[in-house]
Amino acid sequence: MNTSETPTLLLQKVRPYGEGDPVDVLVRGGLIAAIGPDAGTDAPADAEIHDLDGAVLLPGFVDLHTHLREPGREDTETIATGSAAAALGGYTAVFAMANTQPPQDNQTVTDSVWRIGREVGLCDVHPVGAVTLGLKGEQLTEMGQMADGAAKVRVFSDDGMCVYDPLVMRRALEYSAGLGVLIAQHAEEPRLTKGAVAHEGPTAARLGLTGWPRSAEESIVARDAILARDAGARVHICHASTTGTVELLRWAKDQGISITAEVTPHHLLLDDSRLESYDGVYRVNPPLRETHDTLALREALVSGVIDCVATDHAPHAAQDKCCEFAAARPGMLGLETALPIVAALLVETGDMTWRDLARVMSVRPAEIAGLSDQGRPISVGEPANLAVVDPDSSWTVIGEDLASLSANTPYEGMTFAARVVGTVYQGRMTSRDGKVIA
Ligand SMILES: NC(=O)N[C@@H](CC(=O)O)C(=O)O
Ligand SMILES: [Zn+2]
Ligand SMILES: [Zn+2]
Repeated sequence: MNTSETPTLLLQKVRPYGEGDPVDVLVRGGLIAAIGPDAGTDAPADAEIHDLDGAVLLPGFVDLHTHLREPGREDTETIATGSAAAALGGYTAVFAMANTQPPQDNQTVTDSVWRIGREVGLCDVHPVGAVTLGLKGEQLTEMGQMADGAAKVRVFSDDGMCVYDPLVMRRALEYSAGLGVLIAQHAEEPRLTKGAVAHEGPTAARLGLTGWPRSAEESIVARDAILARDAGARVHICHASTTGTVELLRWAKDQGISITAEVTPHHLLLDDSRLESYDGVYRVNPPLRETHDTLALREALVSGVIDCVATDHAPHAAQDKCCEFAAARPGMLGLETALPIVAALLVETGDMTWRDLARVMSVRPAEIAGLSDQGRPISVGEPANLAVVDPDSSWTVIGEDLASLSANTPYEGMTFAARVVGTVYQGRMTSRDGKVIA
């Protein structure tokens, strides 16, 4: 980063972590230079001034689980449009999953995604490397080469597919422990989910949809916890969706196993009653579960049994969503709506403070991925990667207006109180009042 080109910003009247009286924050050379009522006195005459009217200031969000669809499906999202969605959502770093076409299973592809992300320049784009060639679950990739490349890949996942073979997963964990990288598992035992399109339960039975049992997820979570223990490796569970997964995570952490987990905003908010409409927008992997699962997931996030929120932002073309439920592609948009949902479910209810929200959306994901310049405290000398949140904006979601190239949001027409009104990435404003600043 060329700090001489970065402007000086003065963020006026912000409340770090939503605590105390509003203060001013001076950002210079990509770093936080001063915080306090007089922070602006040092500001040069050409400083960019933003009056933020008492908004909450948080560390910029870090998404461990994003699908950017480039290379291969640039009709549904590109690194540029996904980065724009990230900037609007308050994100300053995203991890781009490997299930692109071709997949990110070698250094040429991971370095190319990294380089394009840098050129776009709206947030850090960290390519996730595949665990197995072609995400087929058979042969391990050259994780070491991807880790040594320009992208310095530190997170590996076959997400979209499960590394289902226990021997392959065992070897992947052993290899990853030696390299000091992280394996993120899409926990789905494929023998239990053949043809599955919905959560296995009363709703799917009534609607005539093939069910995906909780055991398909939980059996892999339990297995991988034990494999990680014996390999002396870390393992991360993608999109935890069931009450049983929460119990297994609690058990594994109590044993001292190095296991971490994420939950998506949609699994926190929505349950399978949505499927009554047969609207393909609600099809997602793992499927929307039952009310008690959503409550267990919320509690686990509050208590720390689940470490963080990840969006699993999964753009899809209209023709792949607006069709018969069982034919719809699984996945939903997430980057631009994550903060409003987590705030509504956990901060506005009093279950979490804004500082707790910063922990689950920024601090913990940065730690899990080993990022040193993200998820940092809001204090002088720290890198200026920040999100500004208006807690009372009353924002209504309209899919067509989102920056994402796709519009498959399950929150169409919903109104949320909190909204991201500004994002600062490497000392530069990347979004302000719902507009991307290129
Ligand atoms: N979550 C989904 O339903 N879909 C994801 C893949 C995945 O995260 O498993 C996608 O790539 O579309
Ligand atoms: Zn997945
Ligand atoms: Zn995913």
